[in-house]
Amino acid sequence: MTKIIVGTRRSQLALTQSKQFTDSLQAKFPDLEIEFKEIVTKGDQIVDVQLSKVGGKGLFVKEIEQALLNKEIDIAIHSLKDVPSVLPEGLILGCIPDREDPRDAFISNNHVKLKDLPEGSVVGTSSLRRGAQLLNRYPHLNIEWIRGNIDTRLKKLDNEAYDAIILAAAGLKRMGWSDDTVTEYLDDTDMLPAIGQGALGIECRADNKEVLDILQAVHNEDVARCTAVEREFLKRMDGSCQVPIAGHAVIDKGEIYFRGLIMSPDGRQRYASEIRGTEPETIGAEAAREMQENGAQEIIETLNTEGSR
Ligand SMILES: NCc1[nH]cc(CCC(=O)O)c1CC(=O)O
Repeated sequence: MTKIIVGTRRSQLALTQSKQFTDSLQAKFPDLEIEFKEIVTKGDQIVDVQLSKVGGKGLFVKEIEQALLNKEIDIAIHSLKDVPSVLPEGLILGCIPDREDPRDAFISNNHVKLKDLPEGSVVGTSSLRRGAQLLNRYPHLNIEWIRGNIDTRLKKLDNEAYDAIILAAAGLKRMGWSDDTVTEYLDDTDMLPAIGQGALGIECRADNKEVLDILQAVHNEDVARCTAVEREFLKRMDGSCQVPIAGHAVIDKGEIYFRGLIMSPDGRQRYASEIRGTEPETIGAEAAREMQENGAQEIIETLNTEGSR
């Protein structure tokens, strides 16, 4: 194989992380020619609506997957958290590279910590998951929806439309913006991350042996196992975008340790699960089963019917 065509979104973050990934590939294969193809997705076009209201999974990936199926590109580089838990027939995640920081980053005016925000402070977030977890622990805060690329959101904070915002640490770190910006990083007990947050998913055609061989050189099996647990949990919970769902797996003492969370959007109902094990699919499925037994399914069913109205 002499040349590989790479599909990516054209946001600043997508281009930056794609370049960082292909640089790591180029380091292993100095003679490989790498060509980029930028693809605009539906999620990039709709910028004024809360994403969970737009509905449909894979808003940031569908057009790129179509380009893979059409053989216009050889690999697609996605933020794993944007990739639905079920892939189209014929496509697979050929490689999961090293994971960036999976945590959420809290950024406030005057660097006030989250726990010190006064009553009525306005926190901007784009995600039901962050909103629900905030309201559960800090019911005195006001959540307002914010959208746009990272720099747009940071500007909205500067303009003081919000007292604080929460963004994925990974995006800020990849852009090199984290040091002078972040007030504090929220750990798993403060704010459990989104499924796949901080990881990239490199998607390709399942039968493209040449590409799969190349991708092996930059694959991280530990990250692949952890994100497989998270994605199995997501799949089993049948999380539509209407459901606040979180999950994070780490390797701990040679085992996988997973925490999952399902909440109502107002943060009042909260179902959590913690599981250890060695087999990713089993852990994800077990966490989902435990939560369903405890009643989490009720939240999902309510939200799914409301969502279709
Ligand atoms: N929701 C959009 C999105 N998809 C991926 C990232 C960057 C972080 C990552 O790669 O997990 C972001 C931005 C954010 O949530 O702040």
